[in-house]
Amino acid sequence: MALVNRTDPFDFVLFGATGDLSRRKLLPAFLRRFMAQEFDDDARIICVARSNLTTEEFRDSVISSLREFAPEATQDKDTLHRFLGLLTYIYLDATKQEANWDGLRALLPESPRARVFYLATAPSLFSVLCQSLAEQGLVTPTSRVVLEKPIGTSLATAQAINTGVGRYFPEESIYRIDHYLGKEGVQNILALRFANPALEMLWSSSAIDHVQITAAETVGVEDRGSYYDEAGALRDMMQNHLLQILCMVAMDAPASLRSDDLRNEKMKVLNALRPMTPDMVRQNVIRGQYVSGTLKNRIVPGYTEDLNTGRSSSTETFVAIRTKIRTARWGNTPFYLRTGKRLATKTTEIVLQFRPQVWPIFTNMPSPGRLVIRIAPHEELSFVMAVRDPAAGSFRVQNAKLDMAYKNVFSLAYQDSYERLLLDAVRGDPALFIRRDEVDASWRWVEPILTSWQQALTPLEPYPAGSWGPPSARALLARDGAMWHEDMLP
Ligand SMILES: NC(=O)C1=CN([C@@H]2O[C@H](COP(=O)(O)OP(=O)(O)OC[C@H]3O[C@@H](n4cnc5c(N)ncnc54)[C@H](OP(=O)(O)O)[C@@H]3O)[C@@H](O)[C@H]2O)C=CC1
Ligand SMILES: O=C1O[C@H](COP(=O)(O)O)[C@@H](O)[C@H](O)[C@H]1O
Repeated sequence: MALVNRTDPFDFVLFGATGDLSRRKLLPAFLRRFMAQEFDDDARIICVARSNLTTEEFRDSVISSLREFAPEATQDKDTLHRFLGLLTYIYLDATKQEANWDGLRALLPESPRARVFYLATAPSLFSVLCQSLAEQGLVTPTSRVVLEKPIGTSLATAQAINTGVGRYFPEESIYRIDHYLGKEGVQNILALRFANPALEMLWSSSAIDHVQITAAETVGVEDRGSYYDEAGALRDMMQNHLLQILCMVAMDAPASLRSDDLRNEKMKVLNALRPMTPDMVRQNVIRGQYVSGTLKNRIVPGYTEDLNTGRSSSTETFVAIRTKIRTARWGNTPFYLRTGKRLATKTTEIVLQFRPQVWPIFTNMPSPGRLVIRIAPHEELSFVMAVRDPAAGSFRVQNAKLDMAYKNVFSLAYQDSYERLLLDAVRGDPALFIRRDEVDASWRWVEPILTSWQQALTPLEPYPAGSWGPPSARALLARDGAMWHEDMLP
């Protein structure tokens, strides 16, 4: 029988408990971990939002969310019932002087138990909530605060949030979520690199021609248009998720898996990213916006129709970037990053393209091979290499793939990365959360791109929904004699 790593007793205070993120991700993640018996018997989840609901009314609404977003976990009525019993609801408007803090305090008696405040609310409430928690005497030595993204929309706004929260919580108690870090495929980068010395020996410019990191989505902006139109793909995905994956791929071996060792190595990568001057932005950054197109045999509307505001928008839904990392390991290897909505398929993957043979002795040379780390829609590792074609009359080589789909080898413990991250926060393990200097360094790198865009130095190129983005994204690689993975054979 699998050994269950149970938590200690905890109080989890979920602000924004009626919101989209809580309904779709957080409460389903909790239910799944509860089903796996990871909770201490004395665990409590206190759900907070503005709506005036009783605990019974809130639990009823949670049942329908769970049925929608974790249907498999709601089959066992007894477990569902016991899980709902852990939830208490309290309404409290964080912007109001007379908010019901006494009610919350009554639910949180003095205790050395782990206390987690999870802020699944708009970032504008982060500082004010932390201030109130501190003034109300609710921040204990065992308290931590979890901040949802986005941490700001620029370096200055990120710093304001971090300073605001930092007045009331020490840095080691601030857990900034990047849900990509909780994904199994992203975690496995560490094992792949640092438990396979043979692979690590190839992991540098001497063997690797270029690296591609893609996070492609088929969905549009859905019902998050008002947030997304202010953010765009650069802020929404690139500044956080893609840069974090880049760090995991490019960093040197940390001294240990302890949080600060990992974060120190990631910081070195962020600091080594070639800074973006306006000229570099013009030459190395592509921005696009989807227009109506065909996706999975269905005609779908363009971005402005999805927004439904009656006006046009200059927000990018696609961004591709060519960059370099100024280190001895990577100096000669371009990194191509791209992300977008309404692209041809849902895929998150990293491609390491190997260099070609220096002196080719075969008459035909296929691709020099590549390692593909697929993170979504399912975890898979594949190694494309050159092999002799046994059927050919002469000595011909061609590409063939070594494949390892996780589902054929392992049963995955987590369906969603929030399951891992929520319980890491409960257990007090910050390794998969972002440290403040990482946020600053990411914004510092991204900001010149935003500034150039404000000066209209980069055109916003339309791309049809269901495509792989604007044609110039392809040209960005063609310039270096490279191509995106979907264009490669086999
Ligand atoms: N939704 C998603 O997929 C993702 C969301 N995020 C981030 O998570 C956070 C929450 O997003 P999302 O769930 O979509 O937002 P929603 O707008 O759906 O929910 C906001 C929540 O905050 C509560 N709230 C709003 N104002 C107050 C207040 N003054 N006092 C107390 N509670 C308040 C709302 O309560 P009530 O409903 O009762 O008014 C609601 O529970 C944001 O920072 C977002 O950027 C990050 C990644 C993905
Ligand atoms: O953070 C975000 O991520 C999602 C994509 O997450 P995934 O786990 O489905 O790859 C994205 O849709 C959203 O816009 C963004 O805010």
